[in-house]
Amino acid sequence: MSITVAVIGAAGRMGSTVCQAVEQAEGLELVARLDVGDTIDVEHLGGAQVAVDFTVPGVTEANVHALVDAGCDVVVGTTGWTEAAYERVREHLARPEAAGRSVLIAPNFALSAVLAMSLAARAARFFESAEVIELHHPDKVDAPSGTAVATARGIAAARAQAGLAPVPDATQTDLHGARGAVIDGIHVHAVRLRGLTAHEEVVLGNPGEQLTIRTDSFDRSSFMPGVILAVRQVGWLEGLTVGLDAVMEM
Ligand SMILES: NC(=O)C1=CN([C@@H]2O[C@H](COP(=O)(O)OP(=O)(O)OC[C@H]3O[C@@H](n4cnc5c(N)ncnc54)[C@H](O)[C@@H]3O)[C@@H](O)[C@H]2O)C=CC1
Ligand SMILES: O=C(O)C1=N[C@H](C(=O)O)C[C@H](O)C1
Repeated sequence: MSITVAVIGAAGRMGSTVCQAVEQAEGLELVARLDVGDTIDVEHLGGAQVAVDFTVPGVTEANVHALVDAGCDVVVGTTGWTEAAYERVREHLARPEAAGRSVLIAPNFALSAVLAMSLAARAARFFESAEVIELHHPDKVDAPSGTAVATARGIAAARAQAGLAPVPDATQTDLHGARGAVIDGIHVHAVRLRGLTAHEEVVLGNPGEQLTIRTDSFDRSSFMPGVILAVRQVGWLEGLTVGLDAVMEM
């Protein structure tokens, strides 16, 4: 029996690529393509068991709540999620009427990016300095990228667990924001450049040495194996899962 799938944000760059990938995947059946202006309810979801959301940060949380109410398990690639928003989804999934429903949210579905985040967190405790540089196409509406936020948080958590001091930085004046965003003490820099797709570099420094961890998505096809894996796995999960690593046996 096929898993029936709806795609929300189906007209977008990611959504349209996901529609193609679902149509080509064995054992999956695309039953609904929704985009802006379409109501998310049982009637418009065409009997979907799993819904995939690639929309915009401002609407994704509301979409997830509506999809759970409509009886779908949900896979989310859209960025912009906060701890408070995760908590609201956890609370929703804990209600009796949402019994059996599950949600998987991943800031990045590319294998190289998932590994880069994991390697950066593992390496973090061995280095005095760490910064994140993300580079994307100029049509991206949010900065820094969801991947960079997750990477910085992972590095910061590993440093805190190891009892490391704050990263060294003698900057006294930064009138133009040249030192970038600071996420849990880790500086994050965002580049927007025509020709790019999605890239990230984590630079870790010690006296006399540097480790660079880099991931490049040259094409949106890089995200598809992860999205399809998530669609196949989400029904086996419970509650809210954050990160594709949870279903990658890493
Ligand atoms: N997790 C991952 O691996 C990846 C995540 N992304 C994220 O996915 C999101 C989408 O990225 P793109 O496809 O490049 O953007 P896009 O702008 O090409 O597509 C967004 C689509 O969402 C639609 N939309 C807006 N509001 C909506 C609503 N209320 N209901 C239904 N559809 C609505 C738009 O009309 C548009 O078709 C972004 O947050 C991006 O950062 C992008 C690539 C990979
Ligand atoms: O908007 C994009 O393109 C991407 N968004 C995600 C993010 O913000 O991390 C994932 C990937 O970087 C591509």
